[in-house]
Amino acid sequence: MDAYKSSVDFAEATAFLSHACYEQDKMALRATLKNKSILSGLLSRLSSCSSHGRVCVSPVLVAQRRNNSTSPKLKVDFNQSTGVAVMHMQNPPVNSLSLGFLTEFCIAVEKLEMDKSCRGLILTSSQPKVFSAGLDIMDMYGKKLEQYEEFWRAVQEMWLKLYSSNMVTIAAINGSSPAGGCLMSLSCDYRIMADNPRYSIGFNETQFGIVVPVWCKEAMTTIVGHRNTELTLELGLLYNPSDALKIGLVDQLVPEDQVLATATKTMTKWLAIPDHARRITKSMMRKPTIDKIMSIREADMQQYISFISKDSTQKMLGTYLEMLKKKRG
Ligand SMILES: CCCCC/C=C\CCCC/C=C/C(=O)SCCNC(=O)CCNC(=O)[C@H](O)C(C)(C)COP(=O)(O)OP(=O)(O)OC[C@H]1O[C@@H](n2cnc3c(N)ncnc32)[C@H](O)[C@@H]1OP(=O)(O)O
Repeated sequence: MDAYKSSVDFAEATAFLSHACYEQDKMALRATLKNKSILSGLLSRLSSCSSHGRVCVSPVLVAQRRNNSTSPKLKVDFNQSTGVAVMHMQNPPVNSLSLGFLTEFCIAVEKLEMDKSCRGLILTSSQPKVFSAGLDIMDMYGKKLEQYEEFWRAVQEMWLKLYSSNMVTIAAINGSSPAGGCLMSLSCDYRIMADNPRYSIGFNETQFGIVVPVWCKEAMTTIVGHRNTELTLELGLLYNPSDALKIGLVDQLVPEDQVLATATKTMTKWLAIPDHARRITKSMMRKPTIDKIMSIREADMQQYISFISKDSTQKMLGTYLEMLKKKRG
């Protein structure tokens, strides 16, 4: 119940925030994620804001590893006439899901969700060859406990926002999409991937000693079944596009230069279905998983913090990071 309440509060806060200016949005939401206890204060400050709806929060810029700039990590192109928004992820070099990215992502989805004229969302990447490299390992490595908590809350929120969206959501996967990147696309209604054998998608976590959260396992099972999920998660498998298609991890492969166009065409088909019927059906399909996750949200947080802060986990992450860097050098 508490977990549910905290999510409702979060939704209320982000709803208020959607009227505030962009950079201030991010700071306020970051603060909300950091410490839920400031939420009531934040809400009362918001309700006493000027008619411009500006949030009066002093600037606290949290430096990210290579993303200490305030340049947007997402570009959203919303076409009023079709009701479709295309969200381009642009967090170089590999669209890793850093705290900054996740915060921006949650605000952007919330804003689109509140705009009744927006009925469809296409998620794609502006980075060459990569859809998303998954969670930013730098946010899971060598940090303080409260930073792990803040990060994980943002991860949970991203998943919930996308998985429970009323919009039609299509992942236009125009590059590799390991781990958290795969989770992001699995949260969408439909997945179209570039047919390039150099790209991969799946969950490689166990290969470097970490474990996906239970809600990721649940969501994956509903899509590819128990056996494929078991094999993928235990062995930390990444699939090339044609193998991913075989197990149903993606729905369609198209030539690389047609990913976005196909997503747009597919969206038109989905949007031809009466909204209310589609939405109720989506909710009917996904609500049991969402309810289950909400009921264990705080336990999931504690499990994450305890797992990620273990010396042995940190050691493995350190080794993996070194390996990723050596690959280039
Ligand atoms: C029982 C309790 C359970 C509790 C839960 C516990 C744990 C929770 C885990 C949650 C589940 C999700 C986990 C994740 O998502 S972890 C991230 C996993 N992702 C990966 O392993 C992908 C790693 N990256 C790659 O494979 C490649 O980078 C690539 C995406 C295929 C792109 O290749 P390429 O274009 O060749 O780029 P580079 O490899 O050269 O990378 C460029 C620079 O980017 C850095 N990098 C890459 N990935 C990440 C990342 N995920 N986070 C941070 N940084 C990343 C890489 O080091 C290079 O940096 P450099 O320029 O400084 O050398």
